[in-house]
Amino acid sequence: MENEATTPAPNAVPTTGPAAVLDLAVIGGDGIGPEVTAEAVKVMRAATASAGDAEITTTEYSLGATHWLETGETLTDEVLDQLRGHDAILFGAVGAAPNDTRIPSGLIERDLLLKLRFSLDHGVNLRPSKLYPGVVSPLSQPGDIDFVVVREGTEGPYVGNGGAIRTGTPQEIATEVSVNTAFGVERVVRHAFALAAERPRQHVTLVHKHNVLVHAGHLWRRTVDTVASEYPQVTHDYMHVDAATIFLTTDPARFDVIVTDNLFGDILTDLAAAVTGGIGLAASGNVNISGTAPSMFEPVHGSAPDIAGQQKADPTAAILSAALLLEQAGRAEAARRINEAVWQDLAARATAGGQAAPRSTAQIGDGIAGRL
Ligand SMILES: NC(=O)C1=CN([C@@H]2O[C@H](COP(=O)(O)OP(=O)(O)OC[C@H]3O[C@@H](n4cnc5c(N)ncnc54)[C@H](O)[C@@H]3O)[C@@H](O)[C@H]2O)C=CC1
Ligand SMILES: CC(C)CC(=O)C(=O)O
Ligand SMILES: [Mg+2]
Repeated sequence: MENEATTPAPNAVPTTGPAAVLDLAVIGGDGIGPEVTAEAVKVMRAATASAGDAEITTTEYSLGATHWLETGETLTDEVLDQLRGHDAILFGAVGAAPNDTRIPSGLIERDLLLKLRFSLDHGVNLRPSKLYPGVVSPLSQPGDIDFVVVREGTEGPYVGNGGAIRTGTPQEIATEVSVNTAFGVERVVRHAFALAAERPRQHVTLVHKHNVLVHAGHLWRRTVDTVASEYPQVTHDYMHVDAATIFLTTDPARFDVIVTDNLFGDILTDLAAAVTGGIGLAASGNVNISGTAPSMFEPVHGSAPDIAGQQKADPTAAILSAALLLEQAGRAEAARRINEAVWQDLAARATAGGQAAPRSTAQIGDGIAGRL
């Protein structure tokens, strides 16, 4: 059943709805990526059955550093076209260990992950940060942390606009230009305000560094001012990114919706994960808001080579990303059930405290799936 064409909710993307088969691409990737996506798929299937939704089909794609070592390919046009045909993509993580000299630094991240985000027009990168009941924050008085970072996903210094001259000499000059378009900035700022309008506190904070990065910073500020005038009920303020790192560690509960560029959003969301119980809990969605290509959902973390292959990774971030996927795909009830099961699992962890034996990645997935 197709969704009716109404004004889309801020998180909404065109969807097939719960009554249609949901056709997913799964890119496990490298390191802990395949370990955590396996649990996310397991939990999605359990939630689908529990909510009485139509089935989920999955197609696994072998991509990442290991795939590149085997084939010399990062992401071919053919595979990209196949990915376009799915309803959504569940992504694990890619990238080699920093000391793996067989793989050029950044090759997989740029030619695979960023190529996916750019080619599939993932202009809005949603990264919710919430301190779930029972989860221990490293902050002594964390307060009620519940904010969303709305990160621009296709621009900034991640576009690969740069180069180096006199490489390897003392006169070397390297550039990495941050590209900010009125189109890209406006769409993510609009999304942030629309999202804030639906949240209880209705507040947007623009985070940038306009005191130094004046050209991009002024575009972001002007855009926020313009869009804000259309949302009189939503308050807004501005914070330099360096100050934002202070407040994210001293008073993170003050934030509601943060809108920011690609680089600042990347850095701030690892910090946000750390103050809300760890990177193993932080979910994200790379959203194509126009519905012209599938959105992609992934944990905020990377491939964690230090714990890969040991079943030590917490799959909760991937599982919460799967819940975001289902929500975006119009399967709100299944998503709600996953979130509820995760909250119960986190609360049980808190109750057990240090008494419980450490669980493997699969055991955490089983535990969450078992609550559905
Ligand atoms: N979206 C992606 O695919 C991303 C890929 N990367 C790539 O991943 C590789 C490793 O990057 P790092 O900077 O080390 O960041 P990372 O996020 O992979 O790991 C940082 C630390 O967090 C821990 N960690 C991460 N996820 C965890 C989980 N689910 N459960 C428990 N502990 C977890 C790791 O063990 C490590 O100690 C690099 O090649 C990097 O480029 C990094 C970030 C995002
Ligand atoms: C590895 C980068 C391309 C991405 C990243 O760290 C992120 O999106 O959080
Ligand atoms: Mg990151």
